[in-house]
Amino acid sequence: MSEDSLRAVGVEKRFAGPGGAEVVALAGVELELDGGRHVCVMGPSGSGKTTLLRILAGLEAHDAGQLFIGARRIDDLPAERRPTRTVFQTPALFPHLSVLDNVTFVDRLRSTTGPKPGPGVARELLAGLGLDPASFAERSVDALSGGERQRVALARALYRAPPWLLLDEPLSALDRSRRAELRRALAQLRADAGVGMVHVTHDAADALALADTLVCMVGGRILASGPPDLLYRRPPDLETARLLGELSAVPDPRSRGFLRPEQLRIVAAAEGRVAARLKARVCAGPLWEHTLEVAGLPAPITVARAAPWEGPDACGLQWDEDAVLDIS
Ligand SMILES: Nc1ncnc2c1ncn2[C@@H]1O[C@H](COP(=O)(O)OP(=O)(O)OP(=O)(O)O)[C@@H](O)[C@H]1O
Repeated sequence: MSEDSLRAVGVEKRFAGPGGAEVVALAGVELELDGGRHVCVMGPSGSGKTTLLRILAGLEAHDAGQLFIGARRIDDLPAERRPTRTVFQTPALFPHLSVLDNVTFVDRLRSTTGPKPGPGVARELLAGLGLDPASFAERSVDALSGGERQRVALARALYRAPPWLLLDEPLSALDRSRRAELRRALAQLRADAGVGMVHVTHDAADALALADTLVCMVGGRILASGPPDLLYRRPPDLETARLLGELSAVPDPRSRGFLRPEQLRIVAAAEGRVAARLKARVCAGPLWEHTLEVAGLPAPITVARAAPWEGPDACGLQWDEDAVLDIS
């Protein structure tokens, strides 16, 4: 473990729920993350992602457990003294200051020591996040769109970045193309700055594109963690597999296991391992989703391919045996 590693040991959190019932938001969370990593935390709604982030940030008290960065215990430090900085879904900027003054705000704090990187670095960060400093630096943040405000908040977090940034759905308010653009910028800036990020997201595409470590949470627990492509291709269980993408049962009543929709191939009827019938197809962004029926199977099968199937509706399905996920 590096000196900036982030560790959570047995972290628990309960809230008072409706009617006096107790809600277990975190049930013994154990985490060990190397410094400088982009860690995406995914999970269904209510699985405890935001609670975990708020506890790491010091914005919420935990009921039990310990938090460390390197060898240093941080859970007894107030939020402003933790080596973390948080970016929320809706950025909180200083309303009457310019973009540049927001980014460099930390330099104004008396408690901040050490060299000041200065406006040049702030301008580079803005440029890296797609905000041309020539037209944005002196603007008031009140005159920015939601997406632009979010970029300013990210630039501010990256300016004099502490060892860990805590990001709560920072891309969720952006439209699709801005999101993809900001995803790339964030990946580049993180690589340049070497700062660690714990990034809560609902979006499997964000998580698979950005994370070098993916943490899957369910019911206040860590269900699985590891490299995202490995968790996607070889998930340890069905819950993790479903969290990261769609699954089809192997379309053969005599077999068991699951396949990702893009691992199934629609072929001519004579070439299929099983016969199938095309029922519908829709364009779902970069891939076309096809719905097929297979005799003897209770549910339709989904197949994703780059181009729509133009052959006859009566067709066949093929797949490679080593792509089958044997999980339950
Ligand atoms: N302040 C609170 N008071 C009572 N219950 C809370 C409070 N904050 C969170 N909870 C409950 O704790 C559980 C975990 O909530 P949390 O917001 O951490 O989940 P999440 O995974 O971030 O969800 P989402 O993806 O919907 O934001 C939920 O059952 C939630 O209702």
